[in-house]
Amino acid sequence: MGAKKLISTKSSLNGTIKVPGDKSISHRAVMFGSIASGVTTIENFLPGEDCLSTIACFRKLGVKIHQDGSNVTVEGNGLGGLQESETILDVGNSGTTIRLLMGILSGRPFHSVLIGDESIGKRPMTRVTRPLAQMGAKITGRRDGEYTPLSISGGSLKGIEYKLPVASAQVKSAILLAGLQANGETTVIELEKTRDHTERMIRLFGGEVSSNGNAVSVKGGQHLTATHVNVPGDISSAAFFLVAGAIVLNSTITLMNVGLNPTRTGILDVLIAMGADMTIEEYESTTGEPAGNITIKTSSLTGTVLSGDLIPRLIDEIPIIALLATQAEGKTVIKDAAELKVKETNRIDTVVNELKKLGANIVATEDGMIIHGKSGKLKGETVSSYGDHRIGMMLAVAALVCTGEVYLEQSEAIAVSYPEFFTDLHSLFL
Ligand SMILES: O=C(O)C1=C[C@@H](OP(=O)(O)O)[C@@H](O)[C@H](O)C1
Ligand SMILES: C=C(OP(=O)(O)O)C(=O)O
Repeated sequence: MGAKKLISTKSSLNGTIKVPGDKSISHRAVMFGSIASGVTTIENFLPGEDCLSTIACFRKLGVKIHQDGSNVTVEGNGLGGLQESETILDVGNSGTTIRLLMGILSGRPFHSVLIGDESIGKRPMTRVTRPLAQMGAKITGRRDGEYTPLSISGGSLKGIEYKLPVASAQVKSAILLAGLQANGETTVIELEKTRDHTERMIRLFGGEVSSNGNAVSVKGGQHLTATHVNVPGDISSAAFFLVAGAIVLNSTITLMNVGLNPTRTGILDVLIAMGADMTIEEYESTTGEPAGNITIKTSSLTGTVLSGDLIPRLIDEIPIIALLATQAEGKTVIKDAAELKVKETNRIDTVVNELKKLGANIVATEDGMIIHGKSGKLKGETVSSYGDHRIGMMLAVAALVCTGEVYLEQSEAIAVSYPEFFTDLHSLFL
């Protein structure tokens, strides 16, 4: 596909958007529906490529799943209902799919082979395979189990206590999903709190999980029961419009039904710290996850520092926060974010390279980046998503404040988490 011409130099953005369902919660709803007993119904499921990869994998494992846009039904037969797949399980571009699926497969008494795309082939897997092997799963992979293709023979597991070496909800979730199938209790101790959608979903499906500070424990042998999941909108998708509303002159944007789980709302803290004009109306959550509507208006912004335990609460929003910082007065420092190097791309490099092409004053550091804001207008250029959905959407928002034409290569990557992104963006131009 050729480079896509983006809309640049917008004078205002106005309107209301109902952002699509949360990606992390959509993956988990399909997974829990697949290992619970009975028919689970999912409303506002995200039909993005990553979540469709999760559905495809569970279908291969013998689960009947019906998907029609954002409505999904999953006919679960308990963990024992999963069957060996005759073919390789392909997770596409999705880190969440492969890592959580490994946790489930670790306790299943059959053989599975997992692959993904080129990007998945570069993402570290021993962070998950090591604790799962400690619990009793047999896992092999390229380069001593670090990379795909991976093969897993699951079986009887024993509970462990495991201190996470990195702040990762995917690793925590994989261990908890294995722990549900293990003998005894499994405890995960986190360095910093990460998103807790797995813990909330265990409870929603009738299971038990306990938390004590940064330690999370589950007992093995639990029975999960099918339920209805109403997925809130994805704050990571809303983030692109929050920033667009804050930086494009004379704008007012309302985002409806945004997930407001406190383990995910770091971007709101940053917007407030930088001086955004934002109102948040939170309402009663339906299925164990808080949600609300957010209205944002253009305002003048100042630089800030992002570090420490704030980072896991906004890890996927750092590309768009970097753009926000280019439009603020003064310096923004992002540190303690080395995890960005092992996402769909090395997001320190891809953010810095592409924003520099547009004329931003931004430098990469070992564990983040430093941005000097307002040091001149951004200009037109041809840029690339490098196949990374979040980089693609960040650049499409950047184009709105660029003088001159911006062309985006590999724009199709955006469908990984937000297939209707351009339709929603263009609705704000009317
Ligand atoms: O658990 C999840 O759903 C996710 C956890 C995060 O990854 P890590 O666990 O690698 O930090 C995040 O970046 C990813 O988009 C989704
Ligand atoms: C890192 C991401 O997802 P995943 O790890 O599931 O590929 C993301 O969506 O930004």
